[in-house]
Parts: sequence; structure tokens; C-alpha cells
Amino acid sequence: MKPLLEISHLDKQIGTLHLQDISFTLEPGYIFGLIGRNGAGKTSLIRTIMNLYRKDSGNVIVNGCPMDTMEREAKDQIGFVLDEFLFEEKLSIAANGKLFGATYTAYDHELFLRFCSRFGLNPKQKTGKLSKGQKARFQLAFALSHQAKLFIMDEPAAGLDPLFRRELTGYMQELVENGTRSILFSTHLTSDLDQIGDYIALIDEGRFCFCMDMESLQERFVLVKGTEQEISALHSPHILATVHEPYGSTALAEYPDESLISGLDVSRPTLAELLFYLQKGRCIS
Ligand SMILES: Nc1ncnc2c1ncn2[C@@H]1O[C@H](COP(=O)(O)OP(=O)(O)OP(=O)(O)O)[C@@H](O)[C@H]1O
Repeated sequence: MKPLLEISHLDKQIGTLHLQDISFTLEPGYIFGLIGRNGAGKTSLIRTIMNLYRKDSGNVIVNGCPMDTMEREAKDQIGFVLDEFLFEEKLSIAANGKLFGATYTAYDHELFLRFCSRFGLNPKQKTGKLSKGQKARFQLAFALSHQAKLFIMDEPAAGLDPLFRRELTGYMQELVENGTRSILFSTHLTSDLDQIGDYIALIDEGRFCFCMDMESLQERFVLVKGTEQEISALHSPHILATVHEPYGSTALAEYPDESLISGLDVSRPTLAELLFYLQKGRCIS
């Protein structure tokens, strides 16, 4: 099956940030999560993929359409929810739908209004007066109204109340369910990603530390718990970090040999734990 997104050797210098040699592909039917600390380059990468920042080198291809030579066709297939509000704040929700909808081949205004109603939005309200969460809902309604194949979302759940946040993860799963659409999204909410992510990339200082499917990630890293003595005795290049706390010690190990960890308490880290221990081990800044 043709990938919905193909990124190869993407490079971009933005101020002091250098997005460096970013490559990945996203097939239809999957959710790809992008994580990383504040300032790691998530928003910059998303903006570069969408050609809001012009890349220095590399390629972005959306459902077979190269961003360089078929930008309109490529953007036609992208539904976005961004941190920065790109719509006309002086106009109403409905007027924004019509205005920006005209730039998409398959925009359906009736469908947009139905989504607005489903998300509790009044189409007559000016977008400039919307709260952060309402702006996210508006963008989502619009993204869902022009038959986009690839959904790109920059921290879509930031500023959303817990109820709608839960609904949002439900919509995201619904979107990819029939195997024809995909989602690339950035988030700090690793628990959401633990639940719905199929692929995950960790970005740090503009580079991918890893980019892999969730299953491989779970095979790659383990947490090993024991007494301070037991954990201190683990000398191996497979040990990425050790943390000693009053109530016990923990090591993060990568592809550990069975012999190294036998007899110890071994578990799979959550994403939050993985980030914590990678940082402790100075694998990420
Ligand atoms: N327009 C710009 N001009 C100059 N530097 C920029 C610009 N945009 C981004 N940067 C640089 O890129 C860095 C990364 O910013 P970016 O917004 O991509 O991070 P992020 O991972 O999305 O962070 P956060 O989680 O806080 O949203 C910034 O710290 C800044 O140095």
C-alpha cells in the first residue's frame, strides 16, 4: 500500500534549532506520535512537513504528491489542527469554513456544520472569540470536512477539558479505523500515546533518538528493579540508566541479555517512565 506520508532526509535550520536528517514513512491506518521535551523541535518539524517553514533539503511526499512540485494536491489531503491559529479571527466559524473550504477540492460545508454541532460549536461565533479548546474543536471540525487522508495535529489535546480530550482520542481511533487515513500528532501526554499510538518518534535537539512501532519499542526497553546492590552490579553497555531511590533501585536496559537480568524484577516501561530514565541516563537532554 502507498504510504500517506514519506519524509526523507529532511533538514532545516530554524534559529538555533537544526532539524537534522529526519526520515520516516506512515502507511494508511496508523497513528504516529511525536514526543520530546519543550523546544525539542516538534512544532518546527510539523511546520516544515506542511511547508509552512521551507525546508533546506530532503523530501516530503503526501500520498504520492511531492510537496515541492505538487503542493496544492499534497495540502488538499492534509487535515490539520495546529497550535498556531491560521484562520481569520474576525470572521465567524461558518464564514471561515466557507473561505478556507474554497481552497480544498472536496470541502463539504454541510458536513463541516454537522461536525461543529457535534463538537458544541456555534457557527455564528467569531473564531477570534473562541477559547483555546474551542479553537482546537473548530480546527478538527474543519479538518474532518474536506476528505483529508493525512491528519497532522500539533498538541491537539493541549487546553482541552478531560472529557473532550477523551473524546478526541476516540475520534482519532475512529479516523484510522477503516485503514484509509493516518494521523501524525505531537503530544506531551504520553498516556494518550500509550493508548492509541502505533508508531512513536522521540525528537531531541532536532534529531530523532528513535522512531519505531510500539511493539518494537516495548521489546527494546525494559525496566529492571532490585536492591541498590543488585542494580549497581549491572555492568553492561545494555544498561542506559540507573536510578537509586530510598525504596529501591531501577535500571533502564536496552535489549538486555537474559543472563544479565535473570532473578530481577523486570517490566516494560510506560512512555513517561522511558523518557524519565532516558533523561536520567543522559541519552536525551
Ligand atoms: N520562528 C523561529 N525563529 C527562531 N527560532 C525558532 C523559530 N521556531 C522555532 N525556533 C527554535 O526551535 C526551537 C524548537 O521549537 P519548537 O516549537 O519546534 O519546539 P517544540 O518541541 O514544539 O516545543 P514545545 O513542546 O515547547 O511546544 C525553539 O527553542 C527555537 O530555538
